[in-house]
Amino acid sequence: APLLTLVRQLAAASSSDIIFSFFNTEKSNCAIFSGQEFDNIKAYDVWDGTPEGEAFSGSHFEAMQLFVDATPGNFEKAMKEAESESGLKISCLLTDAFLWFACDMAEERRVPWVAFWAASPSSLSAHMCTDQIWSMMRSIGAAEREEKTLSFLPGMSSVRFSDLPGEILPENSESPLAIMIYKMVQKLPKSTAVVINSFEEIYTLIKNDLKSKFQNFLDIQLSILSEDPSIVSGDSDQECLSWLEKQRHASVVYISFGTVAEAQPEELAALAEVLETGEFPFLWSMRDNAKKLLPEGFLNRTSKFGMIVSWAPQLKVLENPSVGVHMTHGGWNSVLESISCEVPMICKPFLADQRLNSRMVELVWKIGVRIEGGVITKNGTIEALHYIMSNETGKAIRENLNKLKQKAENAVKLDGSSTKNFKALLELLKSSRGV
Ligand SMILES: O=c1ccn([C@@H]2O[C@H](COP(=O)(O)OP(=O)(O)O[C@H]3O[C@H](CO)[C@@H](O)[C@H](O)[C@H]3O)[C@@H](O)[C@H]2O)c(=O)[nH]1
Repeated sequence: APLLTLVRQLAAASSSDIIFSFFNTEKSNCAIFSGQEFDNIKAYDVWDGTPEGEAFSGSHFEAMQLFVDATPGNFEKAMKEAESESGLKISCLLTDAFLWFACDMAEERRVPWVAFWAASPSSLSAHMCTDQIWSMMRSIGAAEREEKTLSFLPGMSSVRFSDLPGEILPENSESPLAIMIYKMVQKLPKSTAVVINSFEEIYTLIKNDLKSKFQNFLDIQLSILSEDPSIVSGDSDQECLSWLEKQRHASVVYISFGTVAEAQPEELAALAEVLETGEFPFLWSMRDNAKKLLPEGFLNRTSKFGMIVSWAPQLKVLENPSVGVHMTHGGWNSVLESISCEVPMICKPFLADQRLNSRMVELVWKIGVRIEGGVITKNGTIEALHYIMSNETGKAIRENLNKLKQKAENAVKLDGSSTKNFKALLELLKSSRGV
């Protein structure tokens, strides 16, 4: 979805100069386009690798392996289809950075490769230092990993080995995702540009390090750029926004663990108990299949002060003044959205960049807390809620959020860093036509 947001911005800014062909699996195209059509953007489905005509019932990771096995042939096929339909040659590849093979495709076609990294800058920085991290790890014992910091990486002095994305750890190096990321790390320095969804002013040291590693490194702040009235789509969205309107200022706990992570049943039960016994007003975005894990009768007993939805219009929710805290998995988009709406975070990280992001939220930007021990317990949740809701600590967090939000807003002003980077990317795309 963030890649489509970027493409929509580029398509709007380049009027009809450039045609964008968007290659993605059918399922994902259906979800992110949701029936909408955008000028100059045409979606093409690529095969997701699952056996044709059979319903796939495997895990997320099995699906990923099938997809990886189908690349790059599935993309090549769809790209040829787009070329023959339009009668034009593809002049630039703008891809998710994970698709490392785009580097070879771009070389073959003699066109630029622009790689888009959708997760946090700190995670990209850590991945780029995988070899260095491995050699450091060999020199320390497993027990030391828990506490030892990554002080040898620029801007990461408060981050610990135990905060690293699982895919960087040597014991996971054979997983499909880890292999894909390691190949990406080797190819990215060859890309014409790396684009990241962020704003430079949030992480000077890490940014300087990343700039030194790539030919061009462009931060483009998408969350703010993507403000879009159509973001509230259906009646259920409207219902939860109307419910928020009736709540007291900064009283509601908004809970969402993003689109991938799943909390353990005992964690859900602990969180539910805290909300119920403390009568905290809450809006909880929870997949339908997780509802059965809630304590019996919870929905009825809490219906006077809480609401559960299977999908929330998150940006609109966070913008509502009644939301006082965002309990999040620390996915990068959620962190950026919380900053742009100035909502303090309680982070419960699960996977990928989430532990790193939670650490940055708590110790570097000081705009929230990471739940004690990284696991939802009754006491840990109560402590975190009181910390955020308390006048003194809550006020300091809100002030820090306000300063970061100003920086984010400045970045997208006419002369802001994000706007300049966006224009540079547009120029790159325009100049590559006919290559
Ligand atoms: O009810 C919901 C739940 C989520 N969202 C939106 O979904 C997105 C979620 O994105 P993110 O916070 O980044 O979480 P994930 O979807 O879980 O993101 C995956 O991808 C991110 C990079 O794009 C990584 O940072 C995460 O670790 C990884 O889990 C955000 O824009 C939310 O606003 C909603 O609109 N409504």
